[in-house]
Amino acid sequence: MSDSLERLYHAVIAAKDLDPATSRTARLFQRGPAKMAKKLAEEAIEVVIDAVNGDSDAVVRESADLLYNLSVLWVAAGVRPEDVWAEMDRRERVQGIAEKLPKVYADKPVQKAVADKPRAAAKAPPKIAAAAPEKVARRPIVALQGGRLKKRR
Ligand SMILES: N=c1c2ncn([C@@H]3O[C@H](COP(=O)(O)OP(=O)(O)OP(=O)(O)O)[C@@H](O)[C@H]3O)c2ncn1[C@@H]1O[C@H](COP(=O)(O)O)[C@@H](O)[C@H]1O
Repeated sequence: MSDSLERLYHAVIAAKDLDPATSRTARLFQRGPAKMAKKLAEEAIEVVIDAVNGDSDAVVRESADLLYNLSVLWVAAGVRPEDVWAEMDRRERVQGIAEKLPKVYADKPVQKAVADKPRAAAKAPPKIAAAAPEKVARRPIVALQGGRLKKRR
């Protein structure tokens, strides 16, 4: 999936300066971040509606539109796909550690497992080493160029 999304991301970069009369992407960049955000939100709602209606074919189509509009917004916001993959990998590593709770308690409701856990045998959960601050330097928040997002009337 990430390959397709990365190809789309680069296609959006290639299209953003084309003629808005023939390129939807160029038209979105011409109309600015508020329009991009509105389209992304619209597509998200269309995915939700089709999912609630059980129309999985429509969910597929609208999901592709959603990912396209998300790619447009990423480009406008200066976000790269690899930044998002890195964040997802980081979460997987952290949650992965969190999921490695002692198996012996895995099949019991949490309250019972805690009550049954012999105090002495309780092993402190693995500490998630806090990575050195420079390693987790957050990317600066990049505001979308252009004016503030306007509420839909
Ligand atoms: N992947 C897409 C892509 N997905 C969806 N869309 C457009 O996004 C629209 C989303 O559906 P909507 O019904 O919400 O849009 P609409 O109602 O027609 O438009 P509005 O009237 O709401 O503005 C679709 O109609 C498509 O025109 C896309 N437009 C372009 N791409 C790719 O983006 C790249 C650049 O293409 P151009 O923008 O055409 O230069 C190419 O690789 C394209 O394949």
